[in-house]
Amino acid sequence: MEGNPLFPVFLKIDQLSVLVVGGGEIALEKLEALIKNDPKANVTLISPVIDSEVKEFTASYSSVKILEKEFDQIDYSLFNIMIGATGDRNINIQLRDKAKQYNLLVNIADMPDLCDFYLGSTVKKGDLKIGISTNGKSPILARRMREVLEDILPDNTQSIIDNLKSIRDSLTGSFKEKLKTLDKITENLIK
Ligand SMILES: C[C@@]1(CC(=O)O)c2cc3[nH]c(cc4nc(cc5[nH]c(cc(n2)[C@H]1CCC(=O)O)[C@@](C)(CC(=O)O)[C@@H]5CCC(=O)O)C(CC(=O)O)=C4CCC(=O)O)c(CCC(=O)O)c3CC(=O)O
Ligand SMILES: NC(=O)C1=CN([C@@H]2O[C@H](COP(=O)(O)OP(=O)(O)OC[C@H]3O[C@@H](n4cnc5c(N)ncnc54)[C@H](O)[C@@H]3O)[C@@H](O)[C@H]2O)C=CC1
Repeated sequence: MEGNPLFPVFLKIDQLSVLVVGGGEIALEKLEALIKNDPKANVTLISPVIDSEVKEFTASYSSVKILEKEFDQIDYSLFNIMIGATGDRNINIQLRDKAKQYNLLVNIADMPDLCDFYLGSTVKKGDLKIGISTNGKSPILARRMREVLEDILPDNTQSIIDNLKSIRDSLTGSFKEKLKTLDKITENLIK
């Protein structure tokens, strides 16, 4: 197949359990990405050494737990998703094996060959969220695309969504009839 075969989804990470392994700069970046999307993200971070920046950041989020332990001193059946950020290929391979053993989806920072999924760049304006992926080929392009989209999306995006939601809630009739009305209303919305 031509192009990017990755299947995009938007996860409810307050209802899922995410394990972050590692306590350095990259672990902090991944943690920030999770929390930026959902301050109630259900995250456990494990590492024998945890940077003070990580501790300070996590202190304000009650749904984030930190454990000063080795990666193998925890029950993996408690988690749905794992993000590895140890920087050690040997440990990362063991992490991937653990993830497979316990059926967790796994992302290992900067090691695409060990990942089940990649993190993307995300643009957020209120309830609108756009995920960007380059199929792992150029993260910097994903970042640049995010910057462009952040600039061009109108500031009133949320009020447009709110209006459309109240119209949607007020519609009656069949699925087809509702779709026809919404199609008509939004025909010239983005031009
Ligand atoms: C495969 C993937 C796996 C994953 O980590 O999930 C991956 C892998 C790697 N990234 C590397 C480097 C950089 N990554 C960034 C930035 C981001 N990287 C992200 C995702 C992904 N990175 C996944 C694919 C996403 C896709 O499909 O496009 C973003 C989108 C999301 C996020 O990380 O949260 C975030 C932008 C967020 C934003 O700002 O919007 C920058 C730029 C910067 O930091 O400003 C650089 C330096 C410039 C460059 O190299 O391009 C390296 C080489 C490391 C080395 O050389 O040591 C690898 C390893 C390799 O490619 O082999
Ligand atoms: N720092 C950066 O800006 C960038 C880093 N990278 C790569 O990302 C990886 C991670 O980078 P950093 O976070 O900066 O490294 P780091 O060395 O600060 O963090 C690694 C973390 O893994 C933890 N760790 C080690 N053994 C462990 C174990 N057995 N169980 C649990 N945790 C364990 C350590 O305690 C430490 O907190 C490295 O491969 C690095 O080359 C890639 C691009 C940029």
